Amino acid sequence: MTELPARRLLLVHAHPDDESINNGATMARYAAEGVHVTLVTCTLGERGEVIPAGLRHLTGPALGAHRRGELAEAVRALGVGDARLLGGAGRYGDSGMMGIADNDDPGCFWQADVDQAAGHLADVILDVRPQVLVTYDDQGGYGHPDHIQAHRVAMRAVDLAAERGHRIDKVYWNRVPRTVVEAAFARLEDELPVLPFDKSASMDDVPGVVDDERVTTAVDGAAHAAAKAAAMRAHATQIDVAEPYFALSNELAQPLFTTEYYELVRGTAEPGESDLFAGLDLEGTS
Ligand SMILES: CC(=O)N[C@H]1[C@@H](O[C@@H]2[C@H](O)[C@H](O)[C@@H](O)[C@H](O)[C@H]2O)O[C@H](CO)[C@@H](O)[C@@H]1O
Ligand SMILES: [Zn+2]
Repeated sequence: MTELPARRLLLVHAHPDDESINNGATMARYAAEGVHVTLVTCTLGERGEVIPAGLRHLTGPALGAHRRGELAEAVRALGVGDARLLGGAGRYGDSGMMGIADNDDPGCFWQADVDQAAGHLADVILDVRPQVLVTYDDQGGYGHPDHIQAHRVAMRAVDLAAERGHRIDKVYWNRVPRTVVEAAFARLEDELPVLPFDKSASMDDVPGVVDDERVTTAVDGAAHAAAKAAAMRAHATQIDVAEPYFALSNELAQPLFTTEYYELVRGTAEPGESDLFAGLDLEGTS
């Protein structure tokens, strides 16, 4: 069995593209520092919209296969070598946006048995033995069923893994401080006339916005801005990038953050920490 690096980070995401949007700079930074970064993606995003006209023929399984390729290109851009699909490729289907009939598809992630799905994730946790896990808050950041389910499965898997012999030291949820979003949208409004986007999103479109005091950790990934942008561009069916902004298929411009923010929800945060591994005794961890 190959010896894993001392620091090991696990990120749990719903669709191909979420990892780059939420944590691209963090993943690139830690990968560059020699941290073992493991990404688990829960669905292939086969119910997503497609931006480029030349790719709009891709739907269902064909879109899922294409987005799997986009994901592979994105994690290469981030320098991440361990990217896995929860339960294996295609095990859990994309559930579609909240409230549509697709949510009732028995094969979609929203209909999954949480304990069973968490069992698959706990297998990964026991394999990699991460000290840190990152996922969404209980609203999935913005209320998408697959994001909410990814949160539920991740938090359940933390407990299952502890029962099976590996306790994760720190669990974080993706966050953005309210004052940071307000300032970023003020700049965006000023710059919109010269951007390749007609309209800006609203703050409500940004996942995980909370009052500043709930944010425990700010990871400065400015040195990895290019890697994050390249990873987001790799998801060409889902994202248009015009740094320091991007838009999803709704064509609404929003800020592309290179400092990425987190709220520690399990474990102990160092005051004003800027490192997800802050405060951990990593000597001899395995
Ligand atoms: C970022 C993210 O989670 N994207 C999801 C989301 O995609 C959105 C959806 O298609 C919506 O209808 C569009 O207006 C919006 O622009 C898209 O980002 O939901 C998809 C379907 O579940 C999912 O495949 C995609 O990854
Ligand atoms: Zn998503």
